[in-house]
Amino acid sequence: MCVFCYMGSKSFLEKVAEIITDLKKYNPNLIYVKIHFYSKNNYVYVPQELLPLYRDVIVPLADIVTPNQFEAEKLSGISINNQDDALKAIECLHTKGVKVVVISSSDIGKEGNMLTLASTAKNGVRECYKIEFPMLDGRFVGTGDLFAACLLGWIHKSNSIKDAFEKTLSTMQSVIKRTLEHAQKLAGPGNKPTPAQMELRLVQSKSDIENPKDTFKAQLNRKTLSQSAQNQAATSLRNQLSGLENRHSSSGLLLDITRGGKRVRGCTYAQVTCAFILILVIMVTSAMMRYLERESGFKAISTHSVVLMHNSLNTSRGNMTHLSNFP
Ligand SMILES: Nc1ncnc2c1ncn2[C@@H]1O[C@H](COP(=O)(O)OP(=O)(O)O)[C@@H](O)[C@H]1O
Ligand SMILES: Cc1ncc(COP(=O)(O)O)c(CN)c1O
Repeated sequence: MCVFCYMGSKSFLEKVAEIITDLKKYNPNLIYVKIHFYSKNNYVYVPQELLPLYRDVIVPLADIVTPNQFEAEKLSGISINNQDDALKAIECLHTKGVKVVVISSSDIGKEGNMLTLASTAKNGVRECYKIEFPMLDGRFVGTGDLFAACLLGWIHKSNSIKDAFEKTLSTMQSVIKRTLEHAQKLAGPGNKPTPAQMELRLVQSKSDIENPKDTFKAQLNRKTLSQSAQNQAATSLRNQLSGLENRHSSSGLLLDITRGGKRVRGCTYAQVTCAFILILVIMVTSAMMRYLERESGFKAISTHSVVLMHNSLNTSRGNMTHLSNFP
């Protein structure tokens, strides 16, 4: 597993992309998680010019991404004002090849609430859950990191996005409530806690991290995608299909049979065309035989066999026939 936070330099980012690509080659099971990298509360951490690199190179390499609303907007180019928009943004990130997309926080729930969404994409099927909860009054630092760490840990343990999502939210809220209560105690009545007083009470929350309470139930998001998002999804499917065609034409293959991701057999267009022509010739010839037999009273017999098919098409044998004159 490899977790990657934000980086502010182009050359660092390019190196990370190179390393992740290499690591995935050696270990295809490597899970690479892209977490906070860009911004919080509309504040941009990294230079704007790095956005295309994050969006087009780093994110497509990720298995899991956990952007907040602002980052999801930046990465997808979709402004998120409601759940439909959020689904479109999520779809856009899935289209980039990300398997798990979690929007860690958004303001599209009910007034005063935070809404989080977790979506998986498996074999073209989307499963999206949401959890809504009251937003507490305070600015917390490191919540995005804690969120990603808990989520990854639980996905690894339970392999269920719903379960991992619920447990993560439960831990987050316990930690945040404990932090806020402690900060308010330190600040004194009527005073606003300082950032230092708001430091997350992680050590004190050990048991809530290890054994999250069963407080949150994720709801399956039954809202269907809007027409435009469906069109977007259809376009992405078309892109995937055209990618497939390109792959075939680039390898010159019409049919790939793969085992464990490796091609074990393939047929070229030429081979398949030859096979069809030969089958056609055999059918026409045998029809002619029968016709001539009927019309002339001659008998057609088979004299020898020849190899018909190209060996890479599972060598098979067929009979060649010719006409003999029987009295
Ligand atoms: N003000 C808040 N009130 C309640 N929960 C919060 C608050 N801020 C953060 N959280 C919790 O932290 C999680 C991650 O927060 P988020 O704001 O998305 O992090 P970041 O912006 O650092 O990436 C949220 O899912 C939520 O559970
Ligand atoms: C330098 C720096 N500052 C602050 C943060 C905290 O970010 P957040 O509150 O969004 O988790 C991070 C998160 N990786 C960071 O790398």
